[in-house]
Amino acid sequence: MAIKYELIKECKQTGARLGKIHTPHGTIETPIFMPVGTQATVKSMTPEELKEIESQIILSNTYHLYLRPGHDLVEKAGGLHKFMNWDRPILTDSGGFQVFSLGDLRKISEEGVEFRSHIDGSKHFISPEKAIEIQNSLGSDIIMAFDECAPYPADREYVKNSLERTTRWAKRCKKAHKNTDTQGLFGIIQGGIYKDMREQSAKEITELDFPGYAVGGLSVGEPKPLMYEVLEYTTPLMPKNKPRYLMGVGSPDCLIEGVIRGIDMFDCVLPTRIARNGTAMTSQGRVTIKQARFYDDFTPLDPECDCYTCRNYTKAYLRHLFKANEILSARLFSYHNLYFLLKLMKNIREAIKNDNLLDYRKEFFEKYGYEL
Ligand SMILES: CC1(C)O[C@H]2[C@@H](O1)[C@@]1(COC(C)(C)O1)O[C@@H]2CNc1nc2cc3nc(N)[nH]c(=O)c3cc2[nH]1
Repeated sequence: MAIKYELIKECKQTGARLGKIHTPHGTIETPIFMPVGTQATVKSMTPEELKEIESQIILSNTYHLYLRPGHDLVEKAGGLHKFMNWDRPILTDSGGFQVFSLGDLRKISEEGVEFRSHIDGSKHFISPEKAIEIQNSLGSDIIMAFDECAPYPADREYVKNSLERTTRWAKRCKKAHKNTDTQGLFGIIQGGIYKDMREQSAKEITELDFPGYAVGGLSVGEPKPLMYEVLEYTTPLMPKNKPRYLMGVGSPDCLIEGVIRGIDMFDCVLPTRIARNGTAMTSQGRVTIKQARFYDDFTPLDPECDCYTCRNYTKAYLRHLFKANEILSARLFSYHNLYFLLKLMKNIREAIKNDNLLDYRKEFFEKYGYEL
């Protein structure tokens, strides 16, 4: 079996869990944050730097790699691990979300989705079978079913039709998936913000018996309390002995709140995206370095952080790099932000172990400036 989940401990106070996911490229300790490497690179980071900050698994993307450089080339290179020189686990998203949020959407049918490339406007068609074929070529350890991520807001009728098509597509993905012994196919639960529809989608998708399940259709612009509410009634419907993955979530508060509600895996472009805008996640909240007040501030980005960036550079220098549009700026901010989130997940795992996750949340929120 490609993917095996080991439930280590259930938190006494919350829905949080400690676990291990065994994959052909190594074991992942959960709860975990997965850095996003959309085009076969976590932007500006080398694989060695990702290992230095203890990144256990990274994400890449079917839609992007299909369009460029083409999954055939990656297969010819010996697969994505070899192509990008990353020998630890990789998860690939199926392209469902990207087609809807990136491509110039042409039309969606029972067969699949026709769209125009965001790169050159060329016309393409991706079916559930095609999305699986591409991921089988890439050779990622965890692959995702081809689904429709309903937009927010969307009315009940749209969400119901969309989740039922997602179920039919999930069955087609399961049938098309070839490498079941080396690649684990995760199902994706949809249903928008409607409890009865989340229940229907969870039932239909978990009946298909995948090695892991994602909660899709969230982090699409809905208010955070609404996302937490959906998780509250959705994760209990997901098997305890399988990993639970919340797609597209990556701010510190959402990670903690998601773990408390039973989520094991997260991904988001946020840490690397805001890094390129000179914004850091720090123990005292966000720091946006372009502010004039940092001109002659010779203290580290985050006094409580022991990462390479914080040990070797000052805010004044980092502000200079950002203002001068230096490439090193993106690198040093990306390194710190990823380190910050991975360290947060390590602290969360520790707090679950010591049964004090709620105290940890309180302390973190007070310092970071979140309201409980
Ligand atoms: C950078 C940032 C914060 O990450 C968010 C947010 O912007 C942004 C960027 O476009 C909007 C929509 C406005 O939301 O979507 C980013 C991540 N949210 C997300 N990624 C997802 C990926 C998904 N993949 C699949 N296959 N199925 C899903 O249901 C799914 C849902 C997802 N939700």
